[in-house]
Amino acid sequence: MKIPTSQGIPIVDMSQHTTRWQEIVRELRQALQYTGFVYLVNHGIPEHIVNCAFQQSVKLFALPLEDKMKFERDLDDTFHGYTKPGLKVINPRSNTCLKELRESFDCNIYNGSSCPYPEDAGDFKPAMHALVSECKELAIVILKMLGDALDLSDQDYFLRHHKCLWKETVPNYTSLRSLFYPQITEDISGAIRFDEHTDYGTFTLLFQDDVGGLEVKTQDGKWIPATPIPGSIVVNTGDLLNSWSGGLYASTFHRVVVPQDEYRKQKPRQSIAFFVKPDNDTVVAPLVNPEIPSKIPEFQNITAGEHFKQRTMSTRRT
Ligand SMILES: O=C(O)CCC(=O)C(=O)O
Ligand SMILES: [Fe+2]
Repeated sequence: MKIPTSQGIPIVDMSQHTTRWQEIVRELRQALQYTGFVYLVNHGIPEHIVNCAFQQSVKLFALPLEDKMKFERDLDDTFHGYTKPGLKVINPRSNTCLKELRESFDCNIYNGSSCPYPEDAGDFKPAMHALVSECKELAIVILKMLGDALDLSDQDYFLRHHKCLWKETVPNYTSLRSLFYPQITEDISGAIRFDEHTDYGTFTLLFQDDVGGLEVKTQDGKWIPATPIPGSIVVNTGDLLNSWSGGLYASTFHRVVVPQDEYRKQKPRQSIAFFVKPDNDTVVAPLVNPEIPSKIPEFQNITAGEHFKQRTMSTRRT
């Protein structure tokens, strides 16, 4: 089976997924196994809902810094809120520190409506929540497919550990993050838009604009561009799904670099990421290949909620 690719990253067509189920399951399995990244096209999320979330995000990030800082991300409890640009991040692998040229707003979806949003940002909150509803529906389909692809005897195993996707009151750190990368106007040595990392959870749905800069590390250590494909969603598997699948699904390093050419340096970049995470009380243990050691042994036998907290704090910005 030959799947079309864009510079090595597979493209999977989700149209008529109920009738083409097995074909798509096979393609997703192959794609996530080798690259850990895949573009989904014809995924069913209406374009106007995605565009609206992008447009309302522009309004939010245009607010004065002091207004946004009133909604600074709560790193003790909800992990909801605003992160200012220019903070330093610690790369736990290399123990190096880089300045990240991005700002972001994380929307907690657990009892989501109760978390605070800036009133002056117009319709940012309803626009993000409309996208959350769409992402939840797509995530349910993908979780079923990933379970099928692993041939699990309990086909709903993954679904049962992501109840937050249909029940808002189940404690879970699944979130929708809007990212804004300002235009580059000064010397940026020692800085990057988003330093290399893997995502922590089950998988991520990523919407990006047409500026580009997202890069993915291949198994042989090369960085390849995840060039924007209009209307597509980039899906990548996270560390917990890597463990759950006994290492089958790759959890791939990715980063966002500053574009080389002046024209694109002058443009801000936007993206929106829906991070699907298991319900907080889930203990993730390999379902297949239990003999293969987990890539993240230090987080074995702890719950998904604790895993997320520890990972977020270990890269805490200074
Ligand atoms: O902005 C992007 O394209 C990537 C964002 C990302 O990797 C993340 O938020 O984890
Ligand atoms: Fe990421």
